[in-house]
Amino acid sequence: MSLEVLSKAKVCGGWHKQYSHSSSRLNCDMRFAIFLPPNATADTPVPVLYWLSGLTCTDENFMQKAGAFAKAAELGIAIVAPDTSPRGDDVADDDGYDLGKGAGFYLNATQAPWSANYHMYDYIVDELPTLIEQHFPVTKVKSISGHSMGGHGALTIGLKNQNSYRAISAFSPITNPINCPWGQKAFTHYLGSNKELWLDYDACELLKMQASSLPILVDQGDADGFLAEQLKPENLLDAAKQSNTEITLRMQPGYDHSYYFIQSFINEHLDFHSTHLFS
Ligand SMILES: N[C@@H](CCC(=O)N[C@@H](CSC=O)C(=O)NCC(=O)O)C(=O)O
Repeated sequence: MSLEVLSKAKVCGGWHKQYSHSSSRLNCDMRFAIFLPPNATADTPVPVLYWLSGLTCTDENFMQKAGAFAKAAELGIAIVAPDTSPRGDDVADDDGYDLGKGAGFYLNATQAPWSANYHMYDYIVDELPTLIEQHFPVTKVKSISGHSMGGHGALTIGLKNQNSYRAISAFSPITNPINCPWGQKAFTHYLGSNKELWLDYDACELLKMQASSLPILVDQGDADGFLAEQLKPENLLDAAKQSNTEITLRMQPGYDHSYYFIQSFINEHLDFHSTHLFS
């Protein structure tokens, strides 16, 4: 599979690059960004942290706003930030910011018109890592993190693929999409009205059914305007108890839902991932 380089810039001794490629799973051209730390060479490949962004984001929000490069360079970790949905003129969309482009919810849609392109689950789990491992000096060792809708993606993809990742972390994740307006709207459109089929993409339901062998770190701001209606971290803790899974949930006083919050704690998440990526 070929890649087209869209931009490159040296940063913190490493490189930030953006690429486009044709995605067979999403049936469209896709963009992603990668940060390669200074020590990443063919002789010394490095592990990868996959970062999943939230509603309305592209590959750029995390890379431009999170302030992650200095720490990732120091630790020797590559970071890959995919887009949040399929893109292009032929891809179905909606007027709302919480459905369609920019709102792929990291699942495989089964309902028309979404099912033609919206297979972000398969893209993140299989297609993108295969591409990254073919083209860049990285190992197969990886972990996963994300924000809000991307926190939901990191939790559900990590929990469903525990042999593929070393650790999961999330900022302000949608923990229980089947019980919040964002998730209910998206799942109705993408998966249909049979709510049994929604359970497979809900972190709380997954945790009730199976314990996590992966360490999980969650940070949540207590001044986040989406906290009570959309995010519900207490539901994640209740579900984790049912399978005896330990989750570190840190309620951070005064922080909102923005990238200022992510920037404030990203170094601690990178240290957490480093511990498990290099163990
Ligand atoms: N436009 C919406 C909210 C959009 C928003 O807050 N998006 C967040 C993710 S929310 C959950 O997935 C985000 O990361 N935005 C991009 C950024 O760079 O901040 C509204 O107005 O309510």
